[in-house]
Amino acid sequence: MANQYLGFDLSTQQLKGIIVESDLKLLHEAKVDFDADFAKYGIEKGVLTNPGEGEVFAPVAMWLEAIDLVLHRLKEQGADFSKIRGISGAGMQHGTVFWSQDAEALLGGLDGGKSLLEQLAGGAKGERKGAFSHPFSPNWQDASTQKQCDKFDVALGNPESLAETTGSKAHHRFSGPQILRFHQKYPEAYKATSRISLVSSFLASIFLGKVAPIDIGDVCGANLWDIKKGQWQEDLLGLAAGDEGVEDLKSKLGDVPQDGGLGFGTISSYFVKRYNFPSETQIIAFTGDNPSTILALPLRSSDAIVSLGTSTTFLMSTPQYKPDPAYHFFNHPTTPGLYMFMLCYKNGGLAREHIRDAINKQSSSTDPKSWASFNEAATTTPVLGQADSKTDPARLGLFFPRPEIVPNVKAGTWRYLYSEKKLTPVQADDSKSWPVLGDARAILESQFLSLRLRSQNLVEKQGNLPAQPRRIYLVGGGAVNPAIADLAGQVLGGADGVYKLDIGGNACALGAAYKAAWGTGRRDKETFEDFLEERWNEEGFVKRICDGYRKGVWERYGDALQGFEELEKTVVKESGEGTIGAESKAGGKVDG
Ligand SMILES: Nc1ncnc2c1ncn2[C@@H]1O[C@H](COP(=O)(O)OP(=O)(O)O)[C@@H](O)[C@H]1O
Ligand SMILES: O=C(CO)[C@@H](O)[C@H](O)COP(=O)(O)O
Repeated sequence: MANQYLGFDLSTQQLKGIIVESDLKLLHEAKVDFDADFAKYGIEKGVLTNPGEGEVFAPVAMWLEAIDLVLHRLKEQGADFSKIRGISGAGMQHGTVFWSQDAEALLGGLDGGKSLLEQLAGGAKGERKGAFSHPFSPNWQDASTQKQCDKFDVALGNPESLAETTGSKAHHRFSGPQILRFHQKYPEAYKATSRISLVSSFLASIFLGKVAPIDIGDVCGANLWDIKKGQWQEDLLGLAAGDEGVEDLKSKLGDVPQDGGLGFGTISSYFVKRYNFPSETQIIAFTGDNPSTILALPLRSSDAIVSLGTSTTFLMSTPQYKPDPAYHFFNHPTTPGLYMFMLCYKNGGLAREHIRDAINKQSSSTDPKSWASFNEAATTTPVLGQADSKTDPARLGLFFPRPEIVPNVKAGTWRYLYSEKKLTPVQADDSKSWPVLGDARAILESQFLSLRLRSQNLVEKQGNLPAQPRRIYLVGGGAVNPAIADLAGQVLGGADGVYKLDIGGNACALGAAYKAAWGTGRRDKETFEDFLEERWNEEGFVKRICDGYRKGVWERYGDALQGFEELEKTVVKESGEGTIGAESKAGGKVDG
């Protein structure tokens, strides 16, 4: 009987589960879509918001329901859980889950005849004890922690030293500033918290039947972990812990094992009874969604992944540790000595949808969610919106329907004409200088120029071609869109082309399933890279979608980078405080 492995991805809008065989071929996949399946929680795009305070959060009870539902859906598709040998998973990064004093007892005593929701969520009126000291998990889109970030940024001297130590300067969504705010806003709930999990270790805990350790890759998204020393940074813990003390917070967070392939133990009897998993199924460390995504592909030097989900993230695996306040470094989720380089934008998929919807409205498209008009506009508009590159100004824009991380500005839309090194703003109603259709290409150019600007020092020369990515791999919901792929290649290059995964499934959940297979079955000292290489089937697993580097076009985007950088500086300056790539109290001039 062939062994099978299960991987999960608990992301902003969905919970996905997939099963692979030992040869890593995909067997089954199922998903729960939070908005479609759980409208009763009042969520939109997977989250609840409190705009007055910049809060974005998700109900933990909804995730409990989603776990039972996704397993049910996998079973409906014919999945046979009795073949599963190992489980791992990924959670959207930075979110925290606060466990109550009863959590361990409730997790350890689950009855396979009842749902997770019934047994762990607690009664709405407190009539039943629950496993959580707070019903919500702050989401990565949260922007409520500027005051706390200001404290973190100076805790080790300045943002540069915080980035040097923890891999990132302070960010609104990072767990350290979030824990500090939680502590200040809900002191009683903080006291009543026995353990704090990240979204990834929360999901692992459910499957393990006890609170699981935080993962060595995902822990770097907290501004609390000293990457070089491989331990909690006590000054930062002290800041987040306040008068409750460092030791108390340390015990809430728990120890972090250095081995990303570690088996935490066998599966909770709940899943054995309810779903027929073998009782010896191993639970392998769950990591963040981005660290998990880089495990879905055998990345080589200068390869880049662009993840087009709710967020846009740009990921590379590198032996170089070159932290800077403008971006993030994390421990690699499986391999000591390697790091994950990351850029993360809040305005990814939803910002593109915004423009798609405006274009569809104007063209009275029959299907308001169709990408056809957006794609046509993006691919028929000339490079940088210049019909004649010698006489026409370049059209450069920033499109942020939500407050952005890179650069740190409040929500807004900015459109500028750029010529002879000068930027001239375009008014919102000036459709002559900037037609609505021009936004389709402009948003894609803008998103990819931002990635190119910040990653140019990490890529190497490719043969006779200038320094650029070797391959661009597109993953996430937007990866199916050919116009987005085309623009990614035009702006970013990619000597070997633009690729996407061709095995169905979702890269992040696949990475988790691969990690489950490696962690469960690895031979002595077998690295994840060797394990993947041995099973990798280039023809069967990835597909080349289009050219990357195009001579002449790539160079024109290179020339536009200076204008794009100026545009960002102008917007950040207009918006108040803050530096490029950093958090600020900025208030943006909203043109659109
Ligand atoms: N054909 C398409 N073209 C462009 N974007 C798409 C397409 N299909 C889905 N998407 C985008 O994918 C996003 C969801 O991606 P996904 O990776 O599943 O999200 P997450 O993991 O963040 O929940 C949606 O916000 C949507 O904008
Ligand atoms: O905050 C980050 C990374 O720092 C985000 O990438 C989240 O991890 C959520 O990702 P998606 O839901 O878009 O997959």
